[in-house]
Parts: sequence; structure tokens; C-alpha cells
Amino acid sequence: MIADKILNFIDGEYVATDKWYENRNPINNKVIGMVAEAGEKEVDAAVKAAKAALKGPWGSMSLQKRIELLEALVVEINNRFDDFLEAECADTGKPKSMASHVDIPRGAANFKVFADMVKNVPTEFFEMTTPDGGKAINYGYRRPVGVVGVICPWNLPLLLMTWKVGPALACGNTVVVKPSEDTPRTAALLGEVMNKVGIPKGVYNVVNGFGANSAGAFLTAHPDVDALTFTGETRTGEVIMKAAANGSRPVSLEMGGKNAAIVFADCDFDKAIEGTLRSVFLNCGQVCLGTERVYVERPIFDKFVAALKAGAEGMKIGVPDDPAANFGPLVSKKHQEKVLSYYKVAVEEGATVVTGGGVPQMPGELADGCWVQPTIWTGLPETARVIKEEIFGPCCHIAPFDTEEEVLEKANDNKYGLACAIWTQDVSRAHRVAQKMEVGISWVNSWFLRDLRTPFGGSKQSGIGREGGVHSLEFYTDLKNVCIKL
Ligand SMILES: NC(=O)c1ccc[n+]([C@@H]2O[C@H](COP(=O)([O-])OP(=O)(O)OC[C@H]3O[C@@H](n4cnc5c(N)ncnc54)[C@H](O)[C@@H]3O)[C@@H](O)[C@H]2O)c1
Ligand SMILES: O=C/C=C/C=C(\O)C(=O)O
Repeated sequence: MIADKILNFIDGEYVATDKWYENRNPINNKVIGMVAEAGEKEVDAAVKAAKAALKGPWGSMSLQKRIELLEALVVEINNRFDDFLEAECADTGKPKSMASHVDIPRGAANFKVFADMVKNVPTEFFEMTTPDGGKAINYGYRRPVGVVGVICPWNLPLLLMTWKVGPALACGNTVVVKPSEDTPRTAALLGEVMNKVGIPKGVYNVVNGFGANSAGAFLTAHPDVDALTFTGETRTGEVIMKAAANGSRPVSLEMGGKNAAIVFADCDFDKAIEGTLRSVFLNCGQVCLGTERVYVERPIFDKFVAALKAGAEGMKIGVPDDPAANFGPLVSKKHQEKVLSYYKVAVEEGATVVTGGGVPQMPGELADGCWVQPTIWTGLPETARVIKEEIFGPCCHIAPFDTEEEVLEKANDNKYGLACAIWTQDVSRAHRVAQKMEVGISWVNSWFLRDLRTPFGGSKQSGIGREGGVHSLEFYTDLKNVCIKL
């Protein structure tokens, strides 16, 4: 059952407001619900509830009990798996075949991994000699940072929200989440799960709305929010960083990308094609780690372009319930307009359109949806806008290269530095290139293979800070030292 009213979740209660906005289904752009937009009053109530919860049962709860609650959350998310799947696919239009393997399982795993982490990771201890010939010991201990504001994007809504809420709660914080205005459903549903397993009131709060002059800006400006964690566009991250400067609050920013795939002639060709098809087209290209620039060593360039074209043309476009579909719509009309404007720019810049470049013909009411074709270009100079700017759509440019130095120069010539995929069977070259890439995450002969204990984040304008594993503990706790003279 898809809810037709999506409410805020404040202090354990669902809260309506007198301001509503439309929630649309991207497959046909039909209104399928109304979202209660939080104003300053509701954001303030959510932050106050989160602050009070730190002083209530949550703040005094033993670590063991907290871990048990997080483990219960994992079980309950899995019990409600189909509800989360329905909600996520209604908001995004993505194929259920994908969301049931990526989005929802990771929604649960993001609680499990950080419950294990806080159980198993020790803090540091140092013994020292003192000037009088005696001894002192030092030990570190971690305290929650407090109320964490969590600002989320729309591309992997549950996955990216729990990626921050999981460690925040594991470390004993409370949160106020601002989901993307386009995808509020799974964050709201998680409130039911929190209540069901007995997470105390006020620990998890959700406020709906937009960015500027709405819930996003009210949350980031609130003086009782102690830290801000954000995933989204680089320009928005900069605005949030400015807001965080008031009160010297810490920020963690996971932002845009313009990721390269580098394909050497010695690669396992079929695996490189299969991996690049995923990295360009998964989630209709709406993955921050996705490939939008492909560099292929010249001896296999023509063969690679032909095979990627065949793969793109073999994508099965369809609605979430179609079990064969592996390619859904973009998230909104606004995003469809943005991606199509880049399709136009590519042609104006002189690209050869290898495949796609427009809107697929869809039957009946689906014709009003946010569909675009999988698209491949060749023939552009490196200065072209579609090679430099993040599009966040199912498209890539493929260029040939002749030497390792040349491809490193080109792949690194971008303001973003999130991720890359390197395809080669030469192990020395794999390490060499991976380490020279100016990115936070290099995949070799794979893509989006995630071990949640590893550092995750972007270099250059793709981010500030790392989350994942112990790195999340660094952000979500205040590490203190106690020095004791013996
Ligand atoms: N690096 C990563 O891990 C990662 C992961 C996913 C997406 N992304 C990036 O996210 C972008 C797509 O997501 P998006 O379009 O939702 O991003 P966005 O920046 O437009 O919005 C993200 C969130 O910020 C909120 N927001 C906007 N303006 C705000 C303001 N002034 N104050 C407070 N909040 C504000 C939005 O309402 C939304 O909830 C892409 O650039 C993509 O690369 C990065
Ligand atoms: O769209 C961006 C994907 C980000 C993925 C993660 O943050 C993750 O896998 O933890």
C-alpha cells in the first residue's frame, strides 16, 4: 500500500502541517501523494526532541542495549522489506529487481555494520614516563557529538540516509533527517520501524521539505544541531558548509562526481564491458560513483564502442514491477530536463551520438514519465561540457588513449575526484594507476563493490571527510583523552 500522505516524524509521532506539496511517480509523472512540509516550527520541535532524547533513556542506555536495538532494526527492516521496496520504487521509479538487491538490503546492512563496529573497535591507550620519573597513562574515549542533521539526496534514498543514520545512532547520537523533497517515503517509513523496535522517542526524527527557505535551510541553521552530514551536489554542500560555520560545527560532505573508467587493451574484455555497462547505466545513471567518461586504449577502442553500444541498446527499459527491466526513469521532470539539456549540448558541441540521445517511446500514460535513452557519445575534445560537468544521467563519452601518462592526465583533469574504475590484467599497472588517480575510491576490475569497513568519500570537490568503518566513528563521536598521573 502506497501512502497518499507523507508526514514528518517528530519525537516518535507522525506530524502533519498546513503546507503540502506533491509527491510524483517518475514512471508517469502522476501525483501519488502529498507531503507535509516542515516549517521552522516543526524543524525546531524535531531538534528539541533530538536534544531532549540525548538526556533521556537513549543517552543513559548501555552500549549493549543500543547494539541490541540496532540489531532489532535490521530484523524489522527485513520484515518490512516489501513495504520499503514499494515505497522506494514509488518515489524513484527504479526497477524492483535493482532496489531489492541494492537499496533495501543496504538499508539494513548500514545498521548492522556499525552495530558491529562500535562493539569491536577499541580506543587508544598510551603509557608515558613523567618528568619526576613516574608514570602516567592516557586513554581515549568516545562520546556522541549530539544532535546530527542528516541531509539526503534522491538517488539511493534509503541507502544513503541509513549510511549516515546507522553510524550516528550506533555512536549514541540522535538525528534529524531531511530527505530529498523528491523521495520522502522510506525515511518516513523508517519511523514506524524505529517505534516498533523500541528506539526511544526523539532519537530519529524526519522533517520534509526543500532546501533554501525550507526544512533544509532551517535545519542547517538551527543552533542546537551539533554536526551536519550531507550527500548531494557540490554547490549545495558549499552552502551547507557556510551554514555550519555558524557555531563552528563539523561537517561531512559527500558530493558530486565526474568519474572515469580507464580500459586498457589487456583487460578481460567481456568483464570490462559488463562492468562499464553497470557503472554507466545502473539506476539510470543516477549514482554518484557512476562513470560518465570512458577512456579506452586505442587497439580495442572500436571493438569497445561497438560492444558498449550493443549493451546500451539491449537495456530493458521498464516500470519497477517488470521483472525483466533493468533501466527505469530519471527521478523527476526537472532532472529529465537537465539531462536532456546535456544531450542537446553534446550534439551542439559536435559529438557523434553512438546511441540514444533522446527520449524513448513509451506506451500510454508512461509517455508522460521521466524517461531518457541510454546514451553514448564519441568524438569530443576534452574541453567539452559533457566531459567536464556532472550530468547524473545514463550517458558517457568514450575517448581513445595511447599511453598510461596520457590517460592519467586526462582522467585527473577534473574538479571532481570521487571514484574511478580501472580495467586491466597487469597487476603493477593496476596499483600504479589506482594510486595516481586523484579520487577517494579506485576500483580495479570492478565497480561499486562495497566493503562497508573501508573509507568512503571524495577528493577535490567531491567531498570533505570520509565515512565508513572507523572513519564514521571519527565523525559521529567526540574523541576525548584522559591523562592520569599514577
Ligand atoms: N559523494 C556521494 O557519496 C554522493 C552520493 C549520492 C549523490 N551524490 C550527489 O548528489 C547529487 C544528486 O542529489 P540531489 O540532486 O538530491 O542533490 P542536492 O544537492 O540538490 O540536494 C541534496 C539535499 O540537499 C537539500 N538542500 C538543497 N539546498 C539546500 C540548502 N540550501 N540548505 C540545506 N539543504 C539543502 C535538498 O533538499 C536535498 O535534501 C549529485 O551531485 C550526486 O553526485 C553524491
Ligand atoms: O550515489 C552514490 C552512492 C553512494 C554509495 C554509498 O555511499 C555507499 O555505498 O555507502
